[in-house]
Amino acid sequence: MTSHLLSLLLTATSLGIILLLSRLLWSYLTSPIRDIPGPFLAKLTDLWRLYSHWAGTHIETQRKLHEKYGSAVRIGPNCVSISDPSLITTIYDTRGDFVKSDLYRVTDAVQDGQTVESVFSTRSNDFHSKYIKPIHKFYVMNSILKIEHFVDRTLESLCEHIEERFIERLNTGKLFDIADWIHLYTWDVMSELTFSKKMGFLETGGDVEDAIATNKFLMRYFALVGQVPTLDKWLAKNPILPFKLPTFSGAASLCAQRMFERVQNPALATHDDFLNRFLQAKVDYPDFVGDNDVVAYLMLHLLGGADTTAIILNALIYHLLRNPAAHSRLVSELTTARLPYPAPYAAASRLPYLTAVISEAIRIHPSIGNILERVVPPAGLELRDGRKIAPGTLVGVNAWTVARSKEVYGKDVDTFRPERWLQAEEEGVESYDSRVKGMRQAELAFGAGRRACMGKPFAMVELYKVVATLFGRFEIELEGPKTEWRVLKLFFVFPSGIMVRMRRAANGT
Ligand code: HEM
Repeated sequence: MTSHLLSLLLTATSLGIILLLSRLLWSYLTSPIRDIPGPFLAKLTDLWRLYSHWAGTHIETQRKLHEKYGSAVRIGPNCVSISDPSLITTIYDTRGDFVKSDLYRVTDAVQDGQTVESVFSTRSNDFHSKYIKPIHKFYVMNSILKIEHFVDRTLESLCEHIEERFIERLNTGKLFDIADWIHLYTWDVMSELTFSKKMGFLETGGDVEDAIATNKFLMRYFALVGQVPTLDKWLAKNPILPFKLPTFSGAASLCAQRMFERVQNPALATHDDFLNRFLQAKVDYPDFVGDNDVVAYLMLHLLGGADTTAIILNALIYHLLRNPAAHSRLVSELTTARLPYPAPYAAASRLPYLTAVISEAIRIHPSIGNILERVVPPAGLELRDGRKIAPGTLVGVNAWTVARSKEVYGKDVDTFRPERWLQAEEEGVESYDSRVKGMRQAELAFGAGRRACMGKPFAMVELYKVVATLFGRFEIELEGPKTEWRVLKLFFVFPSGIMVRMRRAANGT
């Protein structure tokens, strides 16, 4: 009896495997994108790219594949990675013809049994237009500059903590990982601007309420499960899963809790913070902005703004410290500028070398390491060489790939060289302008087109202020000239292990 059952089971399993393999082979042979080259396994199953994200090799793998196969590479049975910068404005156009793919569904939260989309995750242009309208005005530069003094407050606190813990008295010359402190700072800034309350990352000198650790987990989850989004239904969005994953819904609960506290006690707002602004959006647009939407706005703001800015800041610090010539050129520009500290954005953003350093950091180390996936619309996508990508195919560009385009940035794409953003001595104005225009057009670190980053003005304000303040006020040196950092490649590409010693600069006030 048992052996009969066993043989039945074996036959059923073998049949299942044969059916699965036949299905894979059939879709391989009949795929409308079968002429797009790529690794054999990638053409058969999305598990191939899931594995490369799991191993953290997706960025290098995609780069190497583009070197081998050209500007279009098949990285999944229905997914093509594009590295041609001239297609950025097509795939990420301002009309939103190429809608976001199901990858983004993974970041939807579930609140009271309901799926909550956000302006980041939605696949619908109508939803996006509708829900962005009530909040767009809060993210424009004029509005951000009105709250610059709150950034000052947290930046001042970062400097004080660094001085107390690593510079003054017994702590003089103490070695520390500046990446950790930048990370704590960006989380405190975002919590202060969002909830009028620093969550106390700098004060504690570590994570608070597991926010940073949870976001890292979410970025790993998003990077992996996003490659096979149906898995999300069986994992994070599975109500009967016997164990709890720290999901996007967990972050949503924290934001919901803060929102209800505020509704009960409006005096908790010490300034016109983002929670107040989002609650006002609910008053202004009562027909469609409800509590769940305020939570979605809050989540996006908090989860999208802290890690991303910390990543660029840390990449900038590391690369600058590894490049003594660029480092001393920046310090000398700051010394001459004699800015007050914390540095005001208006003055810092006028400094040409600082601007070049920031542009180069954004180029060499974009915060996001995945392709930004979109769905090819009914009209299809035509490549530069005339090949066509069929409607319904998932396509996308990885900011890391285009930022290393030799055609656009020159041969030394792997070198941190801020000078590439400045006019060379022998270069005429016209050719400089057209070179910079080309470099700007190939930038994808903040996304592009209709779904580009809304928080870019705020991120830029922070980048200018923090870099000018730290490098103007302190002397910073790496533990050793060849100190290597660590880089954790998830959906975000997190640097760590930037071991430095700091001193007050002779003229830093
Ligand atoms: C250096 C810092 C930052 C980087 C590199 C960055 C990058 C990005 C990218 C690449 C996207 C588009 C993603 C896609 O197409 O899939 C995006 C979207 C978004 N980001 Fe940022 N971001 C940064 C900072 C911020 C900040 C500080 C905020 C909030 C204050 C923010 C809010 C948003 C929002 C709301 C969206 C969704 C926009 C939409 O779909 O309409 N970001 N960001």
